[in-house]
Amino acid sequence: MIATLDDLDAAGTVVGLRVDINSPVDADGRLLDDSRIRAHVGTIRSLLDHGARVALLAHQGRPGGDSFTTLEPHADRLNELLDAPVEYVDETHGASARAAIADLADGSCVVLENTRFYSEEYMEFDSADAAATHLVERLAPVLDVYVNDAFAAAHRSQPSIVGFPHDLPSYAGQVMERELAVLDDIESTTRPRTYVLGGAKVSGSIDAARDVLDRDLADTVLTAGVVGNVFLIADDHDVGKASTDFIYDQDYWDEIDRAAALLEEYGDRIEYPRDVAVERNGDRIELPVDELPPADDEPAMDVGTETLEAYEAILDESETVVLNGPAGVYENETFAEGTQSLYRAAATVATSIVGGGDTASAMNALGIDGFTHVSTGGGAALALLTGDTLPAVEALDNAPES
Ligand SMILES: Nc1ncnc2c1ncn2[C@@H]1O[C@H](COP(=O)(O)OP(=O)(O)OP(=O)(O)O)[C@@H](O)[C@H]1O
Ligand SMILES: O=C(O)[C@H](O)COP(=O)(O)O
Repeated sequence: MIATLDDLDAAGTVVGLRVDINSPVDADGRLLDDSRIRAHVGTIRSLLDHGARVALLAHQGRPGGDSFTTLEPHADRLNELLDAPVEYVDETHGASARAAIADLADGSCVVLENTRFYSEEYMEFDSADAAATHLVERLAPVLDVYVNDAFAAAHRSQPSIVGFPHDLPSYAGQVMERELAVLDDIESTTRPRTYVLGGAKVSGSIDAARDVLDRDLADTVLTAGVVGNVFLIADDHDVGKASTDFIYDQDYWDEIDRAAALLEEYGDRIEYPRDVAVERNGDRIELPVDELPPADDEPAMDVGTETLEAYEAILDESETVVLNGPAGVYENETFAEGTQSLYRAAATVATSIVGGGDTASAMNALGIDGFTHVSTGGGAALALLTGDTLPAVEALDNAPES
């Protein structure tokens, strides 16, 4: 049984609080979307209102990636959102980070620097080894307890996620608690249950399709986005040079074989696009699959009308839908149609669960709401919704009692 904030006497307690405020940023590191920051305000406010001293840990981006940057803008944004003092320190676990924690007054907060600026944080460990990393060894002694609210990173067994609960009494924050309450019980939702797998993270989606079909969690899997293109190729359709090169550049060739194996085993339960929308001289041109391939410079950027009609009919018959990833390049208005129609249809299903950072951004950008639950997590939500156990949850479960 995981302890929650209701079990914590926070007054005067030094809390290491892990959140997931990994956000889209522009080339100068400025925040483009603060939804994940806002999602954690309830947990932080509750701790501060109860007189806790909060040391906030979080990551931003991946080493080497475009959005791998400092958490200073996140701290500034939190300062605006919370009616309480929020400091920022440009270290993860060094002397100045520890001094800033020691200086905290009751009801105040310090944001430590991006945990992934420290190399061991981007590695996976079991809980005991994670507790022996420099980050945890240096920070745990200056903390009284650990709270994990970072549901969106709960599928990672990284030091700031699984290390602290090895040594410290640990609790789930409000976001973690809420997400687990909905997502950890997918089997209790009504059938027919449809999974819509779109977006560009093909390996994760193929893993998800394999899990939900093998575990008989899905009656139907609808594929779209780059995932749909991979299934088309797997069934010997030529989606054209531009889309094929894209898939090749991402090293997704193995995924085509895995998609083909899934089609062979579960072909009657997997749907892939019947038509695609390509870009021709800046216009949207829809091509049925028997008119493929498009010209070399025409990428398949969305699903077409025929596909949408077929998918909407399936959603119409569904009692539960789990949706992850957009149906096309929704950032470009011309190719947002598939995502828009599919999300609108999904929102009318009795139980509709949405996961994925990009999925949530797409919903906001396209002004679609009405879902039963919108998760803050992409990979983490998908892992739970496909029946996996999350390392963060396991670590909280095994944490020492206070
Ligand atoms: N046909 C397509 N060709 C190229 N890119 C596509 C296509 N369809 C969707 N995309 C891109 O996929 C991206 C989103 O996919 P992703 O898998 O990251 O979504 P997500 O699971 O919601 O996000 P996250 O993993 O960040 O939580 C978008 O940037 C979108 O433009
Ligand atoms: O954005 C996410 O899905 C989470 O913050 C986890 O990030 P990661 O996939 O880089 O570990």
